[in-house]
Amino acid sequence: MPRAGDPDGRRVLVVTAVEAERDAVAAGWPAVTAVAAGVGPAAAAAVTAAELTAALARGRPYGLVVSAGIGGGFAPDVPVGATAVATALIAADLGAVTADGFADVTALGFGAVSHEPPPELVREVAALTGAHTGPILTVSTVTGTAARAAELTARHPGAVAEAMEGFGVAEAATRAGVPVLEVRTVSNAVGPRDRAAWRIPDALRALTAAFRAAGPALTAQPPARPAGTDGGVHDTDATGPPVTGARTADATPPEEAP
Ligand SMILES: O=C(O)c1cccc(C(=O)CC[C@H]2O[C@@H](n3cnc4c(=O)[nH]cnc43)[C@H](O)[C@@H]2O)c1
Repeated sequence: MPRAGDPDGRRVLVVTAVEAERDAVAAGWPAVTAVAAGVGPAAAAAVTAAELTAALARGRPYGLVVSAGIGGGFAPDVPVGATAVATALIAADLGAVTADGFADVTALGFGAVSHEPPPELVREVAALTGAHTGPILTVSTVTGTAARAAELTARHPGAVAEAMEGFGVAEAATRAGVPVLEVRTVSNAVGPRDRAAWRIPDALRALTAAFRAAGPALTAQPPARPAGTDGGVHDTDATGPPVTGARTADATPPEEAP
């Protein structure tokens, strides 16, 4: 089994919101480095960027970043307990409300609202986990009404889930030239707020199962690409102490890091 840092394996950073999610990921596939970054896209982006920069400075860059955790599923197609893998990580509420409705920041002329993972990796991970595939929406406010759920599905047909971190992780990964993936297991339906109905333990068990099933594909070294299309995996002679502001579950103990 490839371990984090193995020359034969791809180094994978998994970013979750809370420690329970981080531990569920690490229980499924300990060969990844899993960090709990906090809730929301800003915390997710800040911690992802810091981890990627620190790893690069240590000369042990990551080859893949995964945003993972529990999420809301778009019922009835994606029920509680299901797994979802993103074909696109979308900032669903980054924009402006206008007289003509919501305008995202791309429509306003300010950059991207979507990041796409490598399609072949999406297909492989979905096949291994039995996941639903489609856009996963990143929101700063959890959907709490049927009307809001309908608005989101009208704007994003085929959306499979919503959560609060994916786009933030993707912004940091993309700026570092590292491919990104999002894997969610469903704890609740997107719709009228009913916190008592969230099935968090079930979703966390599903998260462990998903990483147990998909782990080998995540940490396997992908086929070599032609020069100049290395996905941002840069080699460096720089060395230094491991740096992380986040709570980490890593197969490689810090004292073993170069
Ligand atoms: O209380 C616990 O034991 C516990 C364990 C694990 C996770 C939690 C969370 O509350 C995680 C918050 C996290 O969950 C995502 N999430 C889940 N459902 C939705 C949703 O319907 N809409 C948006 N986000 C959702 C989100 O990514 C949060 O960061 C608690």
